[in-house]
Amino acid sequence: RWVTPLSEVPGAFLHSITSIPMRYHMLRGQLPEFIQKLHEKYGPIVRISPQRVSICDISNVKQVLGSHAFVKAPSYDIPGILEPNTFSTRSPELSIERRKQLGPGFSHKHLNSMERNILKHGVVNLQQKIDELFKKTSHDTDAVVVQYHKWFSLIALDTIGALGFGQNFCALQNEHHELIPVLTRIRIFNYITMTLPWLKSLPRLLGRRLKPLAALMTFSAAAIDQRRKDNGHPKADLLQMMLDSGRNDDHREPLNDPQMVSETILHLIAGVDTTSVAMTWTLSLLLHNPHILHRLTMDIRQEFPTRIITFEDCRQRLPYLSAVINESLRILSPAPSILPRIAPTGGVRLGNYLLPAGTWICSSVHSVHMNPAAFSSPTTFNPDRFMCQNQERHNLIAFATGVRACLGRNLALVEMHVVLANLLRNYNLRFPADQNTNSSISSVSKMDSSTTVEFDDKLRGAGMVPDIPRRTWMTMNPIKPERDCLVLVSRPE
Ligand code: HEM
Repeated sequence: RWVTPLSEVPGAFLHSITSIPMRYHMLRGQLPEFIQKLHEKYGPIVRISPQRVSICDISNVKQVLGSHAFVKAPSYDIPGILEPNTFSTRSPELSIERRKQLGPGFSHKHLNSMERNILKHGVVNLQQKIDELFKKTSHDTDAVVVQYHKWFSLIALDTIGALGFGQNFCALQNEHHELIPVLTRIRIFNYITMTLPWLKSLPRLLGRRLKPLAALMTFSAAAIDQRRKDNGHPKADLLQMMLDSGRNDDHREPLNDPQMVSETILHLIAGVDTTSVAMTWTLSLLLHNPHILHRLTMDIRQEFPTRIITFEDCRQRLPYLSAVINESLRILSPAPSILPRIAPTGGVRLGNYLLPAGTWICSSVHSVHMNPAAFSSPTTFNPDRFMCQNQERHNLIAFATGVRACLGRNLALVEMHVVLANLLRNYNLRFPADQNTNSSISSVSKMDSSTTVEFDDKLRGAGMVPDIPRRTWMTMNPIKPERDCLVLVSRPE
């Protein structure tokens, strides 16, 4: 408590002698909120456990995340049955190599060739599904209620199924897929053992953790084998890109089978939950702020009255959609992680404090986004902040930043843009009349967004964040989506 240079860092006495409060809040799924309260009380650098500090000053965060000198913390280690992958590796050399091998697959150029698949699963199939529901309803009700959190998860799974495994998972069509419970179990076990690492030494628990992972490995190995057999018909997807890596380029090593298995599993774990929950929060924010939903819907319908909207369309002609998505990623970040990195040999000076070698330096995504020095009026949902060329847009770290920033960022953004643009263009969306949300919805929120309404000028541009109960276990999910994530879908007149 007293002899380490860390004793200079502000924070509660209790947190300097034990990590129990931090782990308790991690298990409750409230770590980002817990850390944010500490930053509000103690400032931009705060001690959160004997070994850990959290930072929320954007220049400090960019310094730490910007270089391989600060390696990932041991909490990223994955079970030995799986090869280290792009996300889990703590080795700078392996990270650089893997990003060279896989990075081109996530480039805009490669994503263009994969967009047909994204449009099929996120737009065409969704439209078919909603139209099927319309057919089943009686004629006097021209609207259907959809649990959008579930549907977005199914769409994200189908998309990764197509791009990462070359398969049609039909998850949206069947409203289920065998991988869903497997992925949930892996996510929860990973999170629990990350929070309480000593549990890893309990053989029974380890066995239960490894079983779903082993199932996923078999599934993934089978997909790779199948693609080799289909070799005559190479496809433009992530799986093919992995199989081709290093074939024609002397600067890149080819990936072996265990490495490919680990990377495909990573695509599922890193790509499904994050993207789907990002779409969930964006739609929740829109439904709770009908003046913003109205402005965005009108914008989309005026620009694209008929044909399917592609990502290039969005990039060129729908800047407000991008602003809404960015603001949603800021205010309700899907992965509000703490991105722990280790202070290098010799330590590092951040602000007024010298952090000795070995200190866990955590960059809190949520606290950076709530820092008034990085974003003005940070608790207000205000997409307009991303409509102008100011510094704020460079402070968004929902996909992290620096040398280990999210590799799938472009894919996630393409998916979010095309799904939301086409959904809002094709349908009117609003709260179901009888929805029993626990949120503080004002009468304004319940207005029908499909009609032209004169909005209070004070409300124009800015809005509020729905008070939907949520929990962060790796990703931030609504606790009761069956109650809080319902939308009434109808066809425009
Ligand atoms: C809205 C969706 C997404 C969000 C908010 C998100 C967020 C993040 C964040 C915050 C990190 C840094 C984590 C850390 O250092 O602890 C990360 C890393 C990563 N993400 Fe994403 N992600 C998203 C979608 C995806 C998708 C679709 C994929 C791939 C299919 C993906 C693949 C990765 C990989 C491979 C890394 C590790 C990069 C490295 O360490 O070099 N992500 N993501």
